[in-house]
Amino acid sequence: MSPDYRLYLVTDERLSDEALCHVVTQAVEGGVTMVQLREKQGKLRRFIQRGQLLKTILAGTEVPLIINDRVDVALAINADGVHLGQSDMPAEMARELLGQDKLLGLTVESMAQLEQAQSLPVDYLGISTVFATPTKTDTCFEWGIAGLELAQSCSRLPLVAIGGIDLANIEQVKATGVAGIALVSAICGAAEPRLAARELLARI
Ligand SMILES: Cc1ncc(COP(=O)(O)OP(=O)(O)O)c(N)n1
Ligand SMILES: Cc1nc(C(=O)O)sc1CCOP(=O)(O)O
Ligand SMILES: [Mg+2]
Repeated sequence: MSPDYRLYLVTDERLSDEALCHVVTQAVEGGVTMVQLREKQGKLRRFIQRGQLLKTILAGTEVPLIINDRVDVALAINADGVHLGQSDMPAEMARELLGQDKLLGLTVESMAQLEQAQSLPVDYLGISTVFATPTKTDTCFEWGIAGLELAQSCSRLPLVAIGGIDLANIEQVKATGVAGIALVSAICGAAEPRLAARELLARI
């Protein structure tokens, strides 16, 4: 069965363990279809522990757990996949280590990268960044809606849009035809993540 990328939660590393579990539990109840654990600053041990916490929460659901950046962490906890950036491990190497059954995502930050990625052994592409966002400020290109439409028309791989997407613009993003929409603050920063996920899903 092909993965369901529709509403893709990327976690906020500023959340405590307790808050992380609360947000992910509620977001899954609200309908998120994929969860990525993103830990940029902390120690490796903590990354693994938080991955194990999320594995427990997601066990018995159909929602895959994706690990940001780190193939070793994904293998150590037997997560469902990895999301790589352009400066992380090359996709071919990651695929070799992960095998064919794990999901592999790759960020693309330009049309040239999007074209190069078409022949890589990846399952989906993260389109970075759709709109400028305070959640991640080291992005180098803003696709906007027109750029997303162009990317969509040039890609054989499913696209996941990310960056600055919320309740106000999610319908416009979805209308470009992308397979999925990834968000951090619209769910992690919501007073009620279950309700937020439900409302976002209803709009797409
Ligand atoms: C679904 C999705 N798309 C893009 C990204 C960004 O990944 P990357 O460029 O590696 O940046 P960091 O998230 O590692 O800061 C993503 N995480 N998820
Ligand atoms: C993790 C991440 N990657 C991005 C990219 O453009 O590559 S933007 C981003 C954070 C998205 O957060 P929010 O939904 O709060 O805007
Ligand atoms: Mg990365």
